[in-house]
Amino acid sequence: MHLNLTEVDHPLLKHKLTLLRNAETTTDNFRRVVREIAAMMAYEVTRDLPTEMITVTTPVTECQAPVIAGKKLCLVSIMRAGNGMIDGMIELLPGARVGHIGLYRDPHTLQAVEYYYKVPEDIDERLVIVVDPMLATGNSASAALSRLKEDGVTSLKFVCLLAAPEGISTLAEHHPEVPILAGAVDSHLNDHGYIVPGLGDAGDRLFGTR
Ligand SMILES: O=P(O)(O)OC[C@H]1O[C@H](OP(=O)(O)OP(=O)(O)O)[C@H](O)[C@@H]1O
Ligand SMILES: O=c1cc[nH]c(=O)[nH]1
Ligand SMILES: [Mg+2]
Repeated sequence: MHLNLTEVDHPLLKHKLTLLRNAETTTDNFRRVVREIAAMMAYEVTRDLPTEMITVTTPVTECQAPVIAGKKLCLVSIMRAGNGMIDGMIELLPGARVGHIGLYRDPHTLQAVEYYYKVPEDIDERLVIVVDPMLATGNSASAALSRLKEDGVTSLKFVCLLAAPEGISTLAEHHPEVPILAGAVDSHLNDHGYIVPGLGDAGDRLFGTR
């Protein structure tokens, strides 16, 4: 297993993940809950950010108090489904820049095919948090991380709602230094590369396309 893997251990998040797994959950509820979980994951993924002390004047007195220090942030969504997580994360990280990588999974080869790429010019100076609800074979996440490294990015994290052991192994092989934060680690992939038990096709459920 990936040494850099953290599974979020929080009853509220697990409860909300169960709502997403339920095939009866409607598109509007699915979207809302993805956004809520994404905000919780923004909280978890920033847990180890460095801080520095500044002087602040309260209504009572002057004191030293911490603020976030270090590299500025950039969230990168793997479209389409990653877009469903961006709003929730931005609620907690309002100053973060946002990049987009368009990737779709070829249904036959399960390889990731890039169709869009737009990121901030100074992305190489930022801590980049790549978001996608699903880490299945890991081909999409691995391609996204490789593309960002080509642009000089050196600080990376990957956030997903559900991870399959196969995807975790792919990232361990190709990007062992990148920490993964997952809402849950599921059992395995089925013959079509879907996560079992999973939640189905995240993009289709978010956007109501099927
Ligand atoms: O780990 P992998 O095997 O690469 O699978 C995961 C990818 O599959 C889904 O996207 P999809 O290709 O369905 O595109 P979509 O978001 O446009 O629906 C999902 O959002 C991931 O990007
Ligand atoms: O289970 C899966 C696997 C890949 N992409 C999804 O949306 N769901
Ligand atoms: Mg999809």
